[in-house]
Amino acid sequence: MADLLTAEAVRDELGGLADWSGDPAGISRTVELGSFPAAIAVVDRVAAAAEELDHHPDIDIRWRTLTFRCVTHSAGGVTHRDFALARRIDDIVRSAR
Ligand SMILES: C[C@H](O)[C@H](O)[C@H]1CNC2=NC(N)=NC(=O)C2=N1
Repeated sequence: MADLLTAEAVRDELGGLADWSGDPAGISRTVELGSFPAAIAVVDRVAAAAEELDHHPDIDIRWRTLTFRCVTHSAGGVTHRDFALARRIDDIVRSAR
């Protein structure tokens, strides 16, 4: 199982991800797309990436605004897997805009 990151390690990793914030309990990013279908298309692509990584974000959908939260449920906190998933989400969002 992946190891929990310390508060300091989470802070360090967040330093490299401009759009994400959080703490050892979870990291999150909110993004607004151009329309509801565009937002759902991003969710669909994130779903495919999550299956590939076998690691899944919590996703809040409000019209065209999405909030992604990454935490390793089985570990009870943030691990490197959450940062790998966050980077994939950033790639997908970047290519959708
Ligand atoms: C068996 C499988 O690896 C686990 O159920 C995975 C699936 N995706 C997961 N995603 C997240 N975010 N946390 C988990 O603990 C988790 N567990």
